[in-house]
Amino acid sequence: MSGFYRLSGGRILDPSCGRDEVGDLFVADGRFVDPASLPAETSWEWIDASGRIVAPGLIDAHVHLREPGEPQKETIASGTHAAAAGGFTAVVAMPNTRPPADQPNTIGWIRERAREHGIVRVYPTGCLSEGRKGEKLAPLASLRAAGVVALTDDGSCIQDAGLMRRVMEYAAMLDLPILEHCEASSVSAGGVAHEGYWSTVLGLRGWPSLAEEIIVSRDILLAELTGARLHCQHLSSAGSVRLVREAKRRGVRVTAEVTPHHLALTDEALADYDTSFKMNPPLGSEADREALREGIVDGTIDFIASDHAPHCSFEKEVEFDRAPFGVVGLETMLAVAAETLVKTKLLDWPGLVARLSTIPARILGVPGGSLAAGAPADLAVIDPNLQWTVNPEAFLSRSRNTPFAGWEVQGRVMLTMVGGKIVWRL
Ligand SMILES: NC(=O)N[C@@H](CC(=O)O)C(=O)O
Ligand SMILES: [Zn+2]
Ligand SMILES: [Zn+2]
Repeated sequence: MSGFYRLSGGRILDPSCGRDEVGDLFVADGRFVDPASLPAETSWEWIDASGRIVAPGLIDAHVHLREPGEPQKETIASGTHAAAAGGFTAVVAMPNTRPPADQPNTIGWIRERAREHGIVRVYPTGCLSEGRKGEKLAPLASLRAAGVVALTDDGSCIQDAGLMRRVMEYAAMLDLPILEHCEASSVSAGGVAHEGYWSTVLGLRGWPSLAEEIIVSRDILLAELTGARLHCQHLSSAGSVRLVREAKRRGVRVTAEVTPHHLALTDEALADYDTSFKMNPPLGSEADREALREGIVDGTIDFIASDHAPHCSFEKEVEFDRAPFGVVGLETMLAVAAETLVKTKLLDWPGLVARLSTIPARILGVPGGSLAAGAPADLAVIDPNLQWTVNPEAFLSRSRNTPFAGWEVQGRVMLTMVGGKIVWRL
């Protein structure tokens, strides 16, 4: 078993019970413990946490690990190392792999691979439709039996409203959340940049916010009808925030996430045609960014997720129109979120930690998000003041496609522990 650690003098933040105090946190045999329950002669390995935040391990509910099938972009090993460096102790893996994770044996393979090569917890998701084609249901009950924590066709979404209704009925029965990539493909078709001022000025094919909003509103109606747990991924538009806010007020079971890049950037960043700013959904307008920040502050948007989407540089170093959509995020998420939400005083540290750990754990129904005695010792030690420059060459991820290269940021993960084992230390 792992050792006995005493993290001393840190600001202990546990949003699951509102704890925020300077003190010592104890870990023994892989779990958080109350030292009073152990013999007085127990010898602890001290970890100085003074001036730092001791938080429950961060949980990223939206990560592309690219295994099986595209190990040149990322593997379970490299992706979980990047996660650990970002303070994450658990990640939810998207099923748009090759082959897509639409069969129980693929889920089994991912879980085994994660046990062997993963250094943080990996929770697999399964496809909603066979091959992510949006035509036929995937074997949802068998996927659940194989251990998926949620269902999603991320990368695209089921266009057929009738099929989606059936999917929701099954998901409700199986009590699995649906993580929806909200995109009406007939509306986004051919688009590469948010339809607006910048797409016009730059001559890039527009992608209207409507593509997202149509599916958000359709799925809210279907969730209301079926009682399914709908979670809208990577929200990007002010209109979507309004739709989710109204639905929550009506009592619909809907939750949502936003990425650090949609909180930090706007489509103005496309002015140099740099494909590091090309992602799905595209960066929105200033008004969209404003609404997303309001949404994450008032709880309309429940949590932040990276949508870590690694791609090789040779794929990204092409004309804007031809580059794949997606940016990496695991190693910059905490700092970029702190820059956009804490430095701006929109949230305090407990508020941010809740949205990076406690809330995603609750919504996905996975362990973690708490420092309670007895729970597995998954934690992150954060230096909120450390200034650093984002250098993609230093990433542990296999890919470098970040929109934040060269950013001067504040806030860094100094140590990450999973089940009492130190998996990252700066
Ligand atoms: N977000 C992206 O731009 N790309 C993701 C797919 C997705 O999350 O929709 C990918 O798998 O590359
Ligand atoms: Zn998506
Ligand atoms: Zn994704």
